Amino acid sequence: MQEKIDAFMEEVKARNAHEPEFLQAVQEVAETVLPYIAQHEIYNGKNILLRMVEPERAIMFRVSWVDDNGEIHVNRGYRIQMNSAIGPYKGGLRFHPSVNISILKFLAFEQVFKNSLTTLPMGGGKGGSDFDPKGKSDAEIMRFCHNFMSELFRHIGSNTDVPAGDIGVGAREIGFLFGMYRKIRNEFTGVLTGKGLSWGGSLIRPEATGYGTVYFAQSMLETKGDSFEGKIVAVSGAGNVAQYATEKAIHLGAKVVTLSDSSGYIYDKDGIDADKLKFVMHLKNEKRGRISEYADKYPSAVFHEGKTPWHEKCDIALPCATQNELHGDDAKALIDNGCICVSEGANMPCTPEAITAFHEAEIFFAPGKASNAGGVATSGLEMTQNSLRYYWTRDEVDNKLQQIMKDIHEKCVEYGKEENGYVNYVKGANIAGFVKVADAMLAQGVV
Ligand SMILES: NC(=O)C1=CN([C@@H]2O[C@H](COP(=O)(O)OP(=O)(O)OC[C@H]3O[C@@H](n4cnc5c(N)ncnc54)[C@H](OP(=O)(O)O)[C@@H]3O)[C@@H](O)[C@H]2O)C=CC1
Ligand SMILES: O=C(O)CCC(=O)C(=O)O
Repeated sequence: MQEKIDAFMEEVKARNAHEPEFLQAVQEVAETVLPYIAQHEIYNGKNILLRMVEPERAIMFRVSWVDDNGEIHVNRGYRIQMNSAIGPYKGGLRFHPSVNISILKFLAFEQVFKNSLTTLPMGGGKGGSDFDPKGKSDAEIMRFCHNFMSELFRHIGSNTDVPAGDIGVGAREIGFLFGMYRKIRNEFTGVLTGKGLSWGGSLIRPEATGYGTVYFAQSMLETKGDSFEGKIVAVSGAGNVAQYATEKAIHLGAKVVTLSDSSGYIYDKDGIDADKLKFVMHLKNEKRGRISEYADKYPSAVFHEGKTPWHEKCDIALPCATQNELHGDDAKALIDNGCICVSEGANMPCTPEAITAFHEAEIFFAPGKASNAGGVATSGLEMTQNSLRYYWTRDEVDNKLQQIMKDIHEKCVEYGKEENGYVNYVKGANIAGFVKVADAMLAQGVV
């Protein structure tokens, strides 16, 4: 089997040289899905995975915009439309200087499996720009978003491709993007998710990715009769996902001791309570400041510059910042310090070496395509409400989210349980996500 996997990866590498993140994501899927294909006659000999690693469409465009001093800037915009076999392309937009084809293709590829796992009819896509929102005024952000949408609008639509937020794209950016789409198209549709509540948004969408990551961890812990109650939790990031993962972990009785951003992390020995979290939300979502300011305000906290939180003692780790932020040595430190559960809030935050270490230690490990699927699932619920021209209550959406996360957990157990009873959630998520998309592709023929 290993020879087949190596040959497959050689072919993918030849076509996608210089795309390390994309190759990393494909390798993980190939290792778990190709053996499954070999054992199942209906998928054999159809080159399904080879078809799935090729985007149906990749769009790249110029975004020119003018800053507050009248200077003209040029950025690159992208949309990767990866797979639409089970529904319109769906996935976020990322604005960050590191954005390139490799990063967006890995995100779009993972999105295909994630969206399939949600049980909702959504294909996979991802997009964004190398634009850096840090330090920009609201007016500059607006001009950039408007110019970005002045090209993207011709490639998306509520039945074609429905973007949402990701790193650097939150409620403010979605508002500006939606405004320009509505004006150019002269139509009010659910073409983006993560919208404001008064113009088509869904309750719980802002909370959904972070809450879902914790719900998934809760399901894993429940298999051993355990829970969040009294646990020490390390969270990375301080953005949308990290904030609401922290909020839900606190609700469930845990003590969250860390948060981070790209400049370092804070450790609060007394834990981050609801009031301190409110401070973080204001700091990050409105003031757009740095996490180090938390340690200036709260004497119980220390700021560690340029470091990640994984060498602190914790029971549960929730990486919620970005890809490849938790390495093999971090995983070993977590395991040595007694960590029993890692649930990815970010996309691919753990390196392959870290994942191998978690599997060897047989601790709970949930890959982002399963554990952070609550965000896109609730986007799917926002699309449903838009189609119905109706709004569900907070409890209605939260109950649906909780049920979806439980169902994803069950699917991962179904396909990921090893002979000794240990659940390999990576294998489970990859195979369960693959089966639904592959069946649709087979039914639709070679297109
Ligand atoms: N928003 C959503 O609904 C979903 C998000 N995700 C994933 O969750 C992760 C976080 O997204 P989200 O919270 O929305 O984004 P935000 O922009 O709200 O927050 C991102 C956080 O991660 C930090 N970060 C970003 N890049 C780096 C880096 N290179 N090194 C260290 N820290 C970094 C940021 O710090 P700084 O401000 O210093 O850059 C910030 O604290 C991403 O991997 C995203 O793909 C997954 C599913 C859905
Ligand atoms: O809500 C969405 O459509 C996108 C969420 C997303 O980008 C992700 O799941 O990584």
